[in-house]
Formats: sequence, C-alpha cells, structure tokens
Amino acid sequence: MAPTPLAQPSQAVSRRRWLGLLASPYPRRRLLLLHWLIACVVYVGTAVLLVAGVDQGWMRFGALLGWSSFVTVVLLSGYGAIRSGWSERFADPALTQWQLSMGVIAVNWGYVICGPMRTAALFPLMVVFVFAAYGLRFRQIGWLTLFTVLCLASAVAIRQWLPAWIDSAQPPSPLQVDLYNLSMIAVVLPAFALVTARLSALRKKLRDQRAQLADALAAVERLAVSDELTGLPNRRAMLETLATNTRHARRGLLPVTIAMLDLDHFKRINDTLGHAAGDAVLVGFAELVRQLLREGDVLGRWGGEEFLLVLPGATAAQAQQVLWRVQAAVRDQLLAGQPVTFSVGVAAHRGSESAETLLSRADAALYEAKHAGRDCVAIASGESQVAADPI
Ligand SMILES: Nc1nc2c(ncn2[C@@H]2O[C@H](COP(=O)(O)OP(=O)(O)OP(=O)(O)O)[C@@H](O)[C@H]2O)c(=O)[nH]1
Repeated sequence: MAPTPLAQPSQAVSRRRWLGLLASPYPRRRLLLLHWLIACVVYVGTAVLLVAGVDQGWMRFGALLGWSSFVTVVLLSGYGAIRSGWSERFADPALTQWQLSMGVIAVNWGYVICGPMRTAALFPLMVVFVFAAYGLRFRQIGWLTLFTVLCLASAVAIRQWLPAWIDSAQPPSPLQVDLYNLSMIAVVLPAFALVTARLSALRKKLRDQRAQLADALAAVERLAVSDELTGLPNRRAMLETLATNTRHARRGLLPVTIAMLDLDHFKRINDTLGHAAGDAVLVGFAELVRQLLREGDVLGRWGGEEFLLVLPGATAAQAQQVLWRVQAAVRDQLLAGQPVTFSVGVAAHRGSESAETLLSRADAALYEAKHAGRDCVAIASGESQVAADPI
C-alpha cells in the first residue's frame, strides 16, 4: 500500500527526535559531539579497510575483532562522557588529550596487525594532529608527538620480536621496512606538530583577543551610562529611567515621583578648599544618599552639584518624608570635613504629562526651595508647599 501523505512528515519528525536525543540540546555539547562524529567516520573508514585486509588474507579476523572492540569502547566512552555532561568537570570538556592518545594507540595497534597495509594504517595520524590544533596547547602537542613516536617504536618492536602477539596471517616482514616507516614518522611528525602547535597558538591568541574585546565593550557600555566621579547613573541613564517610569505611570501601572537635589552654596567649597575637595564632597554625598534609599529608588548625577532621584511607586508626600530623613542624615555628617546641606524640588507625575514637563516642575520646585532659604524640600505647585524638615 502506498504511504499516506501524512506518514512522511511524521517519520521525519520522529527521525529528528531520535537525532535530537543522540545529539544534545546544549549547543556546546552538540559541537563536541560533531567532532566525535568526525572521529567515528575515520574509525569506521579504517575498519572497512581492515575488513578488506582480512578478505585479502593479509590479517586474521580475530585481530580485527580485537582492534574493533578497543575502538568501540573508546568511542562509546567518549560519547557517554560528552553527551552526559560528565566531561564538563574538566578544563577541556572535549577530552582532547585522552581522545587523541586513544587515536594514536588505535593507529599503532592497526600498524601491528594489518601486515602489508601497515604504512597506509599510519595515515589517520594526520587527523589526530589536525584535531590537536583545536584542543591542545603547545607543550601538549609536543608530548603527543613523543608519545606517537614511542608507540610506533613499540609497534615495530612487537612486530619483530613478539610475533606471537600479532595473530598475523603473514610471515614476519623485514625489519628494514618498519624502521623506514618509524624514521619517516620521526622526521615528518615533529614538523607537522610544529605547524599544528602554531595553529593552536593562533587560535588561543584569537580567543584572548575576543575576551579582551568583550571586556572593553562591557567597560564602554558601563561608562556610557555611569558618572565617572560618583559611579552613579549619569544624565543619559537617568533620562532612560525617567522615560520608563513616566511611561508606566501614564499607563496607570505604577505612579512615580521625582526629586531634584542640589547642594547648597557648593561654589563656596570649591572656592575656599579647591576643586578636589569639592569632588570629594560630591562623592561622599552620592555614597551617603545612595545608602539611605530603598531598593528600587534610583539616584543619578544630573550634572554639576545636582542629582536626580526617581522614586517609583511613591507619592509626593512619601518622597518628602524620605528626603527629610536624608537631609537630616547629611546635616549630621561632615562630607570631606565639610558641613553640607542640600535643597530639594519634588514633583509627582500627573495624568499624561511627559518626562520633560515633570522635570521642569521639579526644577521649578527646587528653585522655590532655594528661594525659601535652602536646606528644605519644596513640592511642585498644585501638590503642597515648601516645607522644612519639621523634626
Ligand atoms: N568640584 C566640582 N565642582 C563642580 C563640579 N561640577 C560643578 N561644580 C561647581 O559647582 C558650583 C555650582 O555653583 P552654583 O551653581 O553657583 O551653585 P551653589 O554655589 O551650590 O549655590 P546654590 O545652588 O544657589 O546653593 C560651581 O562652582 C561649579 O564649578 C564638579 O564635578 N566638581
């Protein structure tokens, strides 16, 4: 019976589900499993050639079975360690050093058992050293090279002096061929490893530069929204905070009240003690006020000796209480050795007014507070009147 049109997509979905299960939902693990898959293809390709070798009578089936069992165990343990996330406890979750060492052993094992094809059996070493560029450091690549040459020397020794271990279908071959192969590998591999190590170093440099760039970008982003002297949000950041809060207030989500704070007679501090002392007062003031506010209130430097405070969810009266408390605390403390006071203009957001209108009402209230003698809180017209801390 012909398949129904619906059968095709459902098969595709179930195939995708199986592939999804075999791979991993985590992108990093998926990438590592892709590398694992490439290794699989190389191993399977080699196994196919070894089967052909058995077919030609160059090696025995038992030897192929031993090699295949070793490779299967290596591949399955590598897959399990990566897929389960177990390998993530190590600095290199790809387990590159282990996987490549196993690859070197598999290649040399193949060299021992596959008779006249043994020179070809060395070719997968190229894959091993290309992978080394991805996951190994300079020194590790050096060790891997030494390990490979020693493994091949052992393979040659086993072939020549322990033929009983080989289960070979062929009579022992002349030593000269094996020594020739060993010498070739000992000459070529270090040069190959050097290029691989250079590639690996370049990749590391690229990674480091990318990390530095990300740090620099984060610093630029931080500087773009914070005031260099006090570390508070700067005028640009406060405009955004204000825009967000007035938008919420207009939609009826959360009322907002703002306050403009201005240090009194700050010019005198600068003129008598110098600009550095003035800076220290600004830093001390910012730090002290910030500590006295509740979480959610946002204090920013508006410019010069002027600060903007946004109090989401507060009414003008509540803001006034908060600011009286802050004024009392500032009055009680010397900032950079100086007694300091400040005046405040408060405005609560009304109806559908814009951030600009709200700001200009707070500014006008601040002007009133200055005119009323300073060190007091004035509330924007229509809401209340100028008042000093009653305590
Ligand atoms: N040290 C220092 N001084 C600053 C900074 N920004 C602005 N100023 C100074 O702050 C002073 C503000 O002076 P005015 O606008 O006359 O205000 P004021 O002396 O505080 O007087 P009132 O606000 O009327 O109480 C000026 O002398 C500015 O140079 C800064 O970042 N550091």
